[in-house]
Amino acid sequence: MAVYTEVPDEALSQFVADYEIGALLSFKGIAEGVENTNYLVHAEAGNFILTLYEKRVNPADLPFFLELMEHLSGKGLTCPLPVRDRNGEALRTLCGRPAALMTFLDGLWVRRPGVEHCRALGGTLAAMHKAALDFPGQRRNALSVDDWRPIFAAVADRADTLQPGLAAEMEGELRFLETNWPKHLPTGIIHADLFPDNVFFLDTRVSGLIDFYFACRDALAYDIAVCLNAWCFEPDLSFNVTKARAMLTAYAGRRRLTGDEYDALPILARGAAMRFFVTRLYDWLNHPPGAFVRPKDPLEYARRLRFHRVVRSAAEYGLD
Ligand SMILES: Nc1ncnc2c1ncn2[C@@H]1O[C@H](COP(=O)(O)OP(=O)(O)O)[C@@H](O)[C@H]1O
Ligand SMILES: N[C@@H](CCOP(=O)(O)O)C(=O)O
Repeated sequence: MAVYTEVPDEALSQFVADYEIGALLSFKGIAEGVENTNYLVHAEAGNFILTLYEKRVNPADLPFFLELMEHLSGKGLTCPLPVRDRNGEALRTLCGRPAALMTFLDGLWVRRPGVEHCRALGGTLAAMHKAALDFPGQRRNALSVDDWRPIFAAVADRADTLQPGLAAEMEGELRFLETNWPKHLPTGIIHADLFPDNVFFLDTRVSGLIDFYFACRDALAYDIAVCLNAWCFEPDLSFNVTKARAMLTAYAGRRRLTGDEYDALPILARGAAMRFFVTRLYDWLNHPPGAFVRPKDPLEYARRLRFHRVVRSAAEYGLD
């Protein structure tokens, strides 16, 4: 579970007293999530999420993330809205960690997304891209093509313990991606981690997006590629073109893809698979025994990558 920092009752009561949300009624740690500590806070004014940012988040990036959520929320996109304390501060410190209180979103994430979920996601992704067009914040993607190799290099000598030949295969793959990565696609603010666990639904309607802590400025179509990987493969890792078609068509209905974006989708999808492969591989091989967060399987992303490697055009993803 993802409660890395235990907050004592007294510290939490004092923290909550600085907000205009009434008295603290109860709170509990949230088991889901990987990166940060999250508590569900029940106060007189309702439910809130308290996040303590752990080691992987650069504190210097936090104003970007919080301002982005405020911006998107102001544009009508449902995402957590940072709550300001009586001094107007959204970003504070609790138990020695940067911390922020957020509005609570209704809805549940879907373990087995269907075609209609993928369609709804595609439309919402395009809406998010458009809503962020005039967001002025800057943050480079710290997990883009040039960042994958150092992460891989740190564990490459043990990669073959997962699968013989994996290190050489991914070394060649990195070389291909580094040489051929598209550089002039339309850019904007991307979520960069829009997996099913970061999208809440009420029935098949998206009720909110969470976890903007990888958001950055990068190619908009790369965000689509992340979603193709995360939403359009079945548990047996076969590709579901019906889900992909629904997602891509809904996206393109709200934000038209350029010809270059269309042509680049296969390599972007291959790169997006590499991005999650390398971070998962690193976590898998550096997982402290007994740690409570279970590492995610890197080989799932090696298999997705192999699928994209033989895709010749976006038409194979169901796009006309
Ligand atoms: N604003 C919110 N409203 C409702 N639940 C939330 C909210 N933010 C986080 N959660 C809950 O906390 C869990 C973990 O949040 P997440 O941001 O994904 O953590 P991490 O960054 O550690 O991966 C989510 O799956 C969800 O259950
Ligand atoms: N989505 C990433 C891991 C990041 O986890 P999250 O809970 O912050 O979305 C992966 O699947 O590797």
